[in-house]
Amino acid sequence: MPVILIGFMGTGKSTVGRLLAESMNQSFCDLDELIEKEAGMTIPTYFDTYGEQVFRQLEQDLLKKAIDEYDILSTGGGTPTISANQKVIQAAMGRTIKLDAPIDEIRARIGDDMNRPIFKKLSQQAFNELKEKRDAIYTKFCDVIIDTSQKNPREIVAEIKALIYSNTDELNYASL
Ligand SMILES: Nc1ncnc2c1ncn2[C@@H]1O[C@H](COP(=O)(O)OP(=O)(O)O)[C@@H](O)[C@H]1O
Ligand SMILES: O=C(O)C1=C[C@@H](OP(=O)(O)O)[C@@H](O)[C@H](O)C1
Ligand SMILES: [Mg+2]
Repeated sequence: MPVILIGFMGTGKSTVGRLLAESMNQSFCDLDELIEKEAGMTIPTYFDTYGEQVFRQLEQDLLKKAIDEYDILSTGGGTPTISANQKVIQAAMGRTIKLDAPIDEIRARIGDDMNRPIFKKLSQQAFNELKEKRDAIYTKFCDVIIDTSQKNPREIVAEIKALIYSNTDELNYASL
């Protein structure tokens, strides 16, 4: 039963997923890293070379493989917005966890990191609107939301582990 981290850019999916896997001694995949490995280039270069549509196809192809193979998966911010990916995530019957943070905190985290082509190309307002639009999707497809604001990654990992081990109804499987 995989743990799948979803959420907007900069909410900490990659950082927290890796730490969570380490602390649980489980296998980990960062979908963006898998894409970069398969493509043989960085994500910004891939976007520049082939465009977003081709990136989304590769992302979709690798999502299924990653969900089947790994215990803990950090997705990209756009992954759950594609309907084919939503079906793959639902079919995995795992624990889908949305990480969230206020937009200002996200900006502070990723503000000088130009490795995110979507962030780079959007105006401030368009970026804010994208977060709002995508947040509704993440919320629909997750079992639980974790607010990462003002918490360090280790605290977030502890929170996720407490949820997993408590086997509580807070993980609302009915939404899957
Ligand atoms: N809880 C946190 N508090 C502060 N900074 C964080 C936190 N989680 C991640 N970061 C930092 O924010 C940036 C984006 O984190 P990352 O894990 O790449 O997010 P995502 O994969 O969701 O885009 C990185 O520089 C990371 O070190
Ligand atoms: O939001 C998006 O569409 C994207 C988010 C990125 O991942 P992170 O959410 O890990 O930054 C990466 O997949 C790509 O740049 C596209
Ligand atoms: Mg990431």
